Amino acid sequence: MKPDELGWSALAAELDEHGCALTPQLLSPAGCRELSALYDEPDRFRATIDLARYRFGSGQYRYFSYPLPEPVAALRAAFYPLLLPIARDWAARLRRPAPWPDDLGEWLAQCHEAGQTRPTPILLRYGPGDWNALHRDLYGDLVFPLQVVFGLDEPGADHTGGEFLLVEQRPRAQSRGTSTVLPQGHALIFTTRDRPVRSARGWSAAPVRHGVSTVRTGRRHTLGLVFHDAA
Ligand SMILES: O=C(O)CCC(=O)C(=O)O
Ligand SMILES: [Fe+2]
Repeated sequence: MKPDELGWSALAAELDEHGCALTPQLLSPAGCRELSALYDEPDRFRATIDLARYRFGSGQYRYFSYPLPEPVAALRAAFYPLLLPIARDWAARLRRPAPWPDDLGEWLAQCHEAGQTRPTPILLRYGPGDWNALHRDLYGDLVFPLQVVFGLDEPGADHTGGEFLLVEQRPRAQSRGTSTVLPQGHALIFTTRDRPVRSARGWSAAPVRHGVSTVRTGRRHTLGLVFHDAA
């Protein structure tokens, strides 16, 4: 299945109801293994982040360099136009500007002009004891409000633990947590910053953070796609 064959209105409805939406399988197990094997090719990356060093958790991830590997560039380009109507709809509900052009290349050119020039797609590798603290992937003033993470391993077989976590701050209420097991080759769509939720006065923005629970055994790899670049 390709991203443009997704039942898009169903995913949009799932995002509204649960704050995240899991796609059907988009990558084959072989395609997933090819992507996770890129982790061992340091020339593909502009930086390696040690999570413990920044107190972001434990483990490592790597930022791809431009030009992105073909499958990564293709997935980023395929998802942007699919997420765009949701981004615009959310902006309308929240009465915010929607600065995103139809074309990903044009949007990235706007990021680059604003000084956000560095690529943000990442490959993550977690071993036993590794985890990712709750965070938001904001890298400057220009923000595309949705992002995607691909599970590259088979949960239960390749690793245990390592659930994807979302915590949503609700207006004048306690926060809600959601954990998701990412099946191999599936993508989870979620918000980078906040999302519209119903409130007494119409819509308000609920801030959302994401992270990963501790991996207990084995290894877990994911591919993370953010659609704005970094300062
Ligand atoms: O490894 C994961 O499931 C989440 C990684 C992450 O923080 C991201 O994709 O932005
Ligand atoms: Fe993240």
